[in-house]
Amino acid sequence: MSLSKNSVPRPLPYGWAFPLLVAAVLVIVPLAALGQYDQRQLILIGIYTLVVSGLNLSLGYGGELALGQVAMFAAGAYVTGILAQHGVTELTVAVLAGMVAAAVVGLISGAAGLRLSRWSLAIVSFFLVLLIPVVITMTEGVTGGLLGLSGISGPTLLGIPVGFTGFYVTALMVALIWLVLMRNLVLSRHGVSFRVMRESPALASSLGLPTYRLRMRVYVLGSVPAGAAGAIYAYLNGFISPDAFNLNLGITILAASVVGGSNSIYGAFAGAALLVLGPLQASGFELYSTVVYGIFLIVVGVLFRGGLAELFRILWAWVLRRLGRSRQDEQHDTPVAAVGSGASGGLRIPGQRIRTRGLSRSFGGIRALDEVDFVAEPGTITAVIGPNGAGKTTLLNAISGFVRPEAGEIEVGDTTVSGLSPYQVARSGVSRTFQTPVIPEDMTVREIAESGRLWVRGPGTLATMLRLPSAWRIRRQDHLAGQQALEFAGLTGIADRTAGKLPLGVRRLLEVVRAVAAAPGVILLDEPAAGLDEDGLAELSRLMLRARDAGATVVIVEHNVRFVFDLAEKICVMRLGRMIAAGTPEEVASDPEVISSYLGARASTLLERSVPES
Ligand SMILES: Nc1ncnc2c1ncn2[C@@H]1O[C@H](COP(=O)(O)OP(=O)(O)OP(=O)(O)O)[C@@H](O)[C@H]1O
Repeated sequence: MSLSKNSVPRPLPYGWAFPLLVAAVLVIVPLAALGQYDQRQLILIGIYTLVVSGLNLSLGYGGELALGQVAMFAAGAYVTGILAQHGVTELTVAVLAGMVAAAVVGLISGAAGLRLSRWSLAIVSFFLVLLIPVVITMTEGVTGGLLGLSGISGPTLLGIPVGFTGFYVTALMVALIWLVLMRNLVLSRHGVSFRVMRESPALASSLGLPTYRLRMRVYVLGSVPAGAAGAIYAYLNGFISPDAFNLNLGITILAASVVGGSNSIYGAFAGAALLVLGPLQASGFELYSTVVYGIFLIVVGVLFRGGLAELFRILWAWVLRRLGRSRQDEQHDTPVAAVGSGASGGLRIPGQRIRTRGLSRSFGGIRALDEVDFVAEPGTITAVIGPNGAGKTTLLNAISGFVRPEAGEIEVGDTTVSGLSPYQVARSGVSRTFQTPVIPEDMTVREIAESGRLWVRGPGTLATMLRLPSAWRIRRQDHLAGQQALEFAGLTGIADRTAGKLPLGVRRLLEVVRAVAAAPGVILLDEPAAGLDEDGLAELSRLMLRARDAGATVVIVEHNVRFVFDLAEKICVMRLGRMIAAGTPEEVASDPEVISSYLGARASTLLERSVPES
């Protein structure tokens, strides 16, 4: 199994140097070189960078179809306007109040939109934008209604009146500080959990993440910068009315996000710059904006899905390669056949016994589980086999909380987990893989290994954004655990490769590595051998034997009976939802019911073992 050479370039080596350079160029140089009109344009770019980056966070990183950024923007602007009307002109207060107002709008609309499918948030947030003029009209006494709110001027900063230059510096600093905070967030384990969630809510749950709370967090966080942007906008314009917060602006912001690169931090700036220097310049653009942006979205969607940020990354990687500085190149040629050479490195996994009693579950008229008793012990590999539709996957789903049994009990160690949701079961020490590997394509092998530890309680969002010591501590621990799991599997040589480009066999192994990194008591593997060639099977069995030797309780559902008989100490056979046999390979291979209903003539050949070295 060798790796192809067309791997995606490594992300930019984000460091402090890049944001600082941008800060210097954007804030200081224009002060000396540009007139007030151009500086005003730059403030507008800063404002829309905030709005678009919030959308990047929720849509690009979190996968939430949050179309209501304009409503959060309006909330920030109106709170600022109302405060100014009441004599509160302090900019810091306005920005903070704008952020809180946007977060409240996010919480309320999120509570309504995030309960159901992803589309329900899109619909709720879309209507949120349509509701803006309605709400403003209804609250005419405070908001000025359709005529708008004027006289928002003379802001102060820490009690001192700020002139245009002071306002310019403050506005751009707010945008830059937010970009740095957002960068800290998306590069942290929070960012990894958002991307895992975007890839698959089921995967997120299986890694111990509560999906509703996670979706709410990314959506509300994405709202917050739009509120700050609204506050700055209100002071820049001195006047706000519902006309400024219409659906066209919503579409324009969405297009700016996609064109800049939704899945990026600095792409928001590129998108915002295009928006301000292009469409918002032209009066009369409103009329055609939907058509123009529709075409834009199609072109970007077809030609370069990562937007301008992706183009920039490719260019940057090319420059680094020319300079001979790309580690990616070194990894191109690292064969994955190194898997077998990993050392268990003293990794210990405290296994837990898993036991089900009388587990039953029906789907319509089909009895998928019929009073199933099942036991798997620590430090052993237990296989579940049986014909298609026997109930094997349903058993794994029931143990891991994805399917609720109608009757029966499930114990992990001494804890009863029946009735718990998947993320709670994961937190009690059960890791699982899926029939089709679920590997977020844009994550590196290292990030995927580290994501196994997401169930471990980490620092809060604010501590992460501010990179407090607690965030560093957990980052180091995640890194060590990920590294150990990669060494365990012999995958350190490709640690910085992007997972999406890896062959199926390596992705399957990576799923097992992710499960191992979680150091769970129980590892459930759903058809891990499907589609693997001989080399892949050998690597997989070595990895499983190492996990077993490290102490884990390994349970495998598998159709490849040859593989199972070579590997497992205990084999359970299911048929039509019932457990028809359980015992050693020898016992199962000589069971008349198993032979007649499943194994047939091959039963006699299955006991000639060819177990690889662990
Ligand atoms: N969510 C569901 N809704 C309806 N029927 C289901 C559902 N999940 C499983 N079933 C049914 O339950 C039975 C057992 O399915 P299950 O996937 O557990 O079998 P399996 O032994 O894993 O089969 P395979 O080896 O083909 O994956 C099948 O008849 C299947 O169609």
